[in-house]
Amino acid sequence: MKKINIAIDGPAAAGKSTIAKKVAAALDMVYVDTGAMYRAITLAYLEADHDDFEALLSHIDIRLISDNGQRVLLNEEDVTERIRENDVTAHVSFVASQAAVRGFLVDLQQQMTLDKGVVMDGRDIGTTVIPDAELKIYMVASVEERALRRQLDNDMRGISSTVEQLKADIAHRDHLDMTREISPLSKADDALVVDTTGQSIEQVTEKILKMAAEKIG
Ligand SMILES: Nc1ncnc2c1ncn2[C@@H]1O[C@H](COP(=O)(O)OP(=O)(O)O)[C@@H](O)[C@H]1O
Ligand SMILES: Nc1ccn([C@@H]2O[C@H](COP(=O)(O)OP(=O)(O)O)[C@@H](O)[C@H]2O)c(=O)n1
Repeated sequence: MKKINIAIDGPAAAGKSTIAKKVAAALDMVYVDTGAMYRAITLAYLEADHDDFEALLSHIDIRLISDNGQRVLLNEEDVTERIRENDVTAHVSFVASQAAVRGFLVDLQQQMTLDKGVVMDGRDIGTTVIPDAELKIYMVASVEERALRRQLDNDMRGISSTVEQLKADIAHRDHLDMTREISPLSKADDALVVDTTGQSIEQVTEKILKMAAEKIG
């Protein structure tokens, strides 16, 4: 069986992490949610209250622990739940647009993929982090459905929001992510588009497992 890397990119709340986690579990691969890494640096930025990113990064240690998904440690503190809160979400696209931040995280992410066997999701995985990934997916869904899904996520996490506000926030974040200067969100030329609108998690997982099976041989 051939060892491969799978890159999953796309806009906010398209279903990338949910599907990446399931595909990794089914294929006994390592799941990496790169958005969580940008969120962890955003939390450090909010706590530091200055925008000297070089200085900030020199004091940052990020660890990902596989745990039926992924837990995130920022300087040994478990911030997995904290980084989903509204203040982090509102600032993450700004922090992710910084050259120093992207250089730091892309290096770290590329090291994780060297031995293959990784399912990595984010915004620039197929274009920048693993341009030679054997399977690249560009996952999309209507903004209405993405806002509804995120509202359910927030309800479960006890995070306050409304669907209308989420729709506006998601559209704004997508715009920032697609128009930033360094590795903006875009579909790699060789990525396959998967639209999850109106699809169940099981249907999408099956579809991607079939695509992966073709690559694994
Ligand atoms: N067909 C589907 N594919 C993926 N996620 C879905 C689907 N239908 C509903 N969902 C829900 O949508 C949300 C997607 O969020 P998430 O996976 O965090 O997206 P992303 O990583 O793209 O931001 C999850 O709560 C998930 O349960
Ligand atoms: N590879 C990546 C992953 C995330 N990001 C940034 O991190 C933010 C949060 O990513 P996320 O995957 O946690 O976002 P959600 O769609 O889960 O809300 C994105 O809006 C991007 O600004 C990025 O720039 N590059």
